[in-house]
Amino acid sequence: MSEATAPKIPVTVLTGYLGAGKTTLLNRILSENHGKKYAVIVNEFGEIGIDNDLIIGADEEVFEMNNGCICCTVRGDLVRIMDGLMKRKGKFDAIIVETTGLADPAPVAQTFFVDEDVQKNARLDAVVTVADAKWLSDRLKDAPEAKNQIAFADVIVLNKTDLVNKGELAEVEARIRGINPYAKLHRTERCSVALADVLDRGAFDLDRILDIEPDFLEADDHDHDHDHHHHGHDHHNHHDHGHGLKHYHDEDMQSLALKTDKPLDPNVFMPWLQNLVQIEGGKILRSKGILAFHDDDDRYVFQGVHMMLEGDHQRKWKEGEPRESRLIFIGRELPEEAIRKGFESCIVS
Ligand SMILES: Nc1nc2c(ncn2[C@@H]2O[C@H](COP(=O)(O)OP(=O)(O)OP(=O)(O)O)[C@@H](O)[C@H]2O)c(=O)[nH]1
Repeated sequence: MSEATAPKIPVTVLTGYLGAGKTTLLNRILSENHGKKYAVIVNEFGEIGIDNDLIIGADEEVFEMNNGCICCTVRGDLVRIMDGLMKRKGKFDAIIVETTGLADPAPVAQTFFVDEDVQKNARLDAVVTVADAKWLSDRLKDAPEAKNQIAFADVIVLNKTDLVNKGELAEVEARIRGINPYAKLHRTERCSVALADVLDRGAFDLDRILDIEPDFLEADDHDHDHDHHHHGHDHHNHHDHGHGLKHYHDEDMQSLALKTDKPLDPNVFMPWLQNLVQIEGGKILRSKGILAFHDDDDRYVFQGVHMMLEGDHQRKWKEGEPRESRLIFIGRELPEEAIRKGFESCIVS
């Protein structure tokens, strides 16, 4: 499925609930002395775009999508804008899509999985979510979009840390980890984060995912974090169902991590995974995994957004590297037992 063609333009999807600090982060990126040229696509909710006027920097070109709800129109709109941008390829080093605070990042991410023309020229680099340390906990209770944005994130910028005390910060961080234990998290004031921490992450890059994040899928480490470093935070509603399923009682978003050191049968695994995301894709927001197949010297890596999957053989397993298969699913009401049983049936006995 991989193509050896000209380098694709990296696309960063910037999300976060209303007022979290997306524009602040965008301005920071654009005004830093990076010597790069970014194209910015802004999605506006409603008729009049004002964000455009708030974005500084003369060198950048800003494209607005004004057609209302991103969930309904994003693919067509985004594809059209991307097509236009690609005709001027070479002019941009990277593209940043700033979504409205009310947007679900899934349709944006899916555009890069499904549209062939877009796929040819651009690659989804990472979903970066700005979270408001002061208000996120409240929004997680009443706004499904806020939760989706956290669940989807590869990088979380936990912003406005100046507005909360230490205990509150630990609490909101624990809630984030309850939804998404895998994203890289940075605590910031005014989104002050190094560019390298948000751009060119390769989070969706099948070839790079592990080289950048060697502890990708090591959910257990985060758990330790919670247990040992965040003294004083309230654990009463935190459940760890062992073996990687995590969620809060008042939150329906979960993540499930699976692991085995026994080889998988590709002829059983692939149809199982396809079938699983076909049937449960509405509930599964994100999936990714590194797989060790029976009789196969290459690592196989896959990425999924809802029911869309892409995967490829990546590189040879290294000498002495444990041939482990690791998968994660992030979503709502995950059928945990069925997934576990299905996964186990793919193991070569
Ligand atoms: N106290 C405090 N205020 C911040 C911080 N970061 C951003 N703000 C302020 O929060 C407000 C919202 O920031 P924006 O960057 O516009 O947020 P946004 O996510 O783009 O907002 P929408 O476009 O409405 O979704 C602005 O007034 C910022 O100046 C921070 O770390 N601390």
